[in-house]
Amino acid sequence: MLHSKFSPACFYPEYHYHKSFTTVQVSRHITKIGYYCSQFSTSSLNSSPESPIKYRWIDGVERLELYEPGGYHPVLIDELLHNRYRILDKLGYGGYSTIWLARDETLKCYVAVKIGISNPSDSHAPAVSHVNACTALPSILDAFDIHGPNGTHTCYTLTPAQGSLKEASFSRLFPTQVARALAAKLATAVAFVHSRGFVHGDLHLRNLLVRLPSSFEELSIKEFREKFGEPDMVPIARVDEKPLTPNVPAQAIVPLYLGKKAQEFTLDDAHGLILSDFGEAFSSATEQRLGRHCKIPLAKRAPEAFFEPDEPLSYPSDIWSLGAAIWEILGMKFIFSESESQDEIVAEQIDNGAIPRQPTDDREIWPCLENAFEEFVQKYRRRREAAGKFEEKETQAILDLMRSMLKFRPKERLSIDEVLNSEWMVKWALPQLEQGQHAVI
Ligand SMILES: Nc1ncnc2c1ncn2[C@@H]1O[C@H](COP(=O)(O)OP(=O)(O)OP(=O)(O)O)[C@@H](O)[C@H]1O
Repeated sequence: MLHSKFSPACFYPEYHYHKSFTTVQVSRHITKIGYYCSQFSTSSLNSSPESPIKYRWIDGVERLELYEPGGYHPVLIDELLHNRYRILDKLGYGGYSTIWLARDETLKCYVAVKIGISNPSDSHAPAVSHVNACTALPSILDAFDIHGPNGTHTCYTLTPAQGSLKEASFSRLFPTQVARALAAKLATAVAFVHSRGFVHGDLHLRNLLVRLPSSFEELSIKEFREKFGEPDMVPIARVDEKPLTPNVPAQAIVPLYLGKKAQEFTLDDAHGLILSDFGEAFSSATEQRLGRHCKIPLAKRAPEAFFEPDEPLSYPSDIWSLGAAIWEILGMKFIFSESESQDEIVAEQIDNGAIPRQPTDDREIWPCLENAFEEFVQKYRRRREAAGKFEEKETQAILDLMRSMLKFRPKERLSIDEVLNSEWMVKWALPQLEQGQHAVI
């Protein structure tokens, strides 16, 4: 059964738009990017022995089988939620929620509404803790419940963001300065979370959002429609061709990406990074999260999550994910191949040096860290001159940091303070983040 992790975020800090963002790209490239929904199986939520209803496949939208009791709420464009939030378009979805752009008719501003699956039996919610402001964490503006054919859904409103770094970086590279600043901003956000006693537990590029420019807020609804178009709707049909039940909407909506492409990112965008989705976060001191409960996609999981499934996870697993996320920010490609089996992923971790063992069989060998950086990061950067590449000294510092973050044994990994004090952070990444600081409010 699916455990809902949709629950109040652990953090309620404030954050603000920054001033100097210029262009906003209009693109629905979600179908090419392909959201992963690896947390849930292809089966429905219902424990009913009857086979679940199947729908015709629609590229780039949430799993339609989850429109059933316990699952997603069928949302209509133009629907008014909580007597206040007018739905304009869809921004995204995850295994536990759909996220919508709405107009707050009371405050006359745009909001993102996160509508959770309805799963009343949920007992997996993380502890809620109030912590101080950090500019890189999302703020929850409002919370309410809605009732529908699939049950009661908890909803939160958040400041809408451009989209995730994953969407921005699809087949593209961040300029080196931006990549450094993004890595530094992310590390400071993780340091903040760890300093408050929390493990994020779900660190990857899809959970890294970027603030929208203040100019977005100035758009009237008419201007918004002119700029971004009407929602991209695709009729839903059942495989058995029977009529739809009220549990599922008549139309699926392909999410709208409000953001820029990676190569268009500026240092100001890097300052606008938001570490989002605290649904898996837990307090390391008071809660136990075992390796087997890790929801991060297999290829991105720290090795202890599958080698020691009965041991509690802690800060080091965030450090592993942070190392992998920084690598992906620098090179656009995840450090390990993403669609392999667990054995193949472990083999890659061995080959690149995370696990200290020499391969003995005749299987294909994954390159060591140096070669992987050359092959998967620098080569592409050289091909796209505008993106810039990393010089030798910096490359060495990056690789040293990666090696110390991607240590096989969790205890041997750097702490987040050590990450922030590493040579690469101190000499290259943090100074780059500071450059552009003046432009952010
Ligand atoms: N405030 C926001 N503004 C714009 N888009 C957002 C916002 N929050 C979330 N999204 C989009 O929705 C996607 C899913 O959001 P989120 O990860 O919070 O959902 P979830 O159900 O908790 O997902 P998961 O299954 O990944 O844990 C994000 O990757 C992003 O593209």
